[in-house]
Amino acid sequence: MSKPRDPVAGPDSPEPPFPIRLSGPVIKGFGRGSKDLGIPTANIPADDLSEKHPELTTGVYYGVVALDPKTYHHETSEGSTSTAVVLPAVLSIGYNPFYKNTVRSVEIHIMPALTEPSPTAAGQEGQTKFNRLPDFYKTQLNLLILGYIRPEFDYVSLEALVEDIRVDCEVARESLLREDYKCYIVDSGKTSGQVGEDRAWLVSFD
Ligand SMILES: Cc1cc2nc3c(=O)[nH]c(=O)nc-3n(C[C@H](O)[C@H](O)[C@H](O)COP(=O)(O)O)c2cc1C
Ligand SMILES: Nc1ncnc2c1ncn2[C@@H]1O[C@H](COP(=O)(O)OP(=O)(O)O)[C@@H](O)[C@H]1O
Ligand SMILES: [Mg+2]
Repeated sequence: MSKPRDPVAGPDSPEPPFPIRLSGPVIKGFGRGSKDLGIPTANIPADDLSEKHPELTTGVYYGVVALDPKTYHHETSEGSTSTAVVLPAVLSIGYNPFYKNTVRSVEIHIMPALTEPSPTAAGQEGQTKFNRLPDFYKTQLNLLILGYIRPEFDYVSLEALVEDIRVDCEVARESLLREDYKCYIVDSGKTSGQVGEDRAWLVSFD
């Protein structure tokens, strides 16, 4: 048996190089996320990553995302909103060793709001149902990467890969629930300071 994983990853406040800003239009991937794994991942171009963020090693990270409200209308209990909603996310940057990709990809799985129950919590009956939104291909996506979770691995089976990604979702959620991370998701109305600046960038679209 492999040993249980830590419930949180990284320090109690983001430390350099985080937060890292990435953005791009949502593009087509290999079509495996939903079909093979039942885990949709929004892929964005990885082209300028090595130039802009050479320090960013391949691996699994957590962060926060916003989608351009001009093309993506997020449904909330109050109806559709015209300002971007900030949501927690877990992402992989790399070559997906399980699939032996030859090009690096950036793939983001968007999770439900932290105020909602987690679909990936341990001990749920049956197969894990990962979060699914209506498709938003071509929509501009802004991402703030806030912390590192683990390296990418190869796996003996698809089930083992899915189970590790389920745990990644829980680790990301617990990590983001800490005060100095939650402030990127929950709008405190604060506009000054670095957090305010990063948050303002996150929800701004041309
Ligand atoms: C949080 C997270 C962790 C992942 N970890 C790994 C990993 O360790 N090894 C791997 O081969 N792929 C990993 N993946 C990538 C999946 O294999 C990938 O999402 C899948 O191939 C879908 O690709 P597609 O978007 O091109 O369809 C991870 C994906 C996510 C969202
Ligand atoms: N929770 C979610 N996180 C990320 N993408 C999602 C989510 N729910 C739906 N999607 C949609 O699913 C697409 C990704 O599905 P996936 O099977 O990984 O296809 P692809 O291989 O084209 O990336 C995203 O581009 C997006 O439009
Ligand atoms: Mg994908």
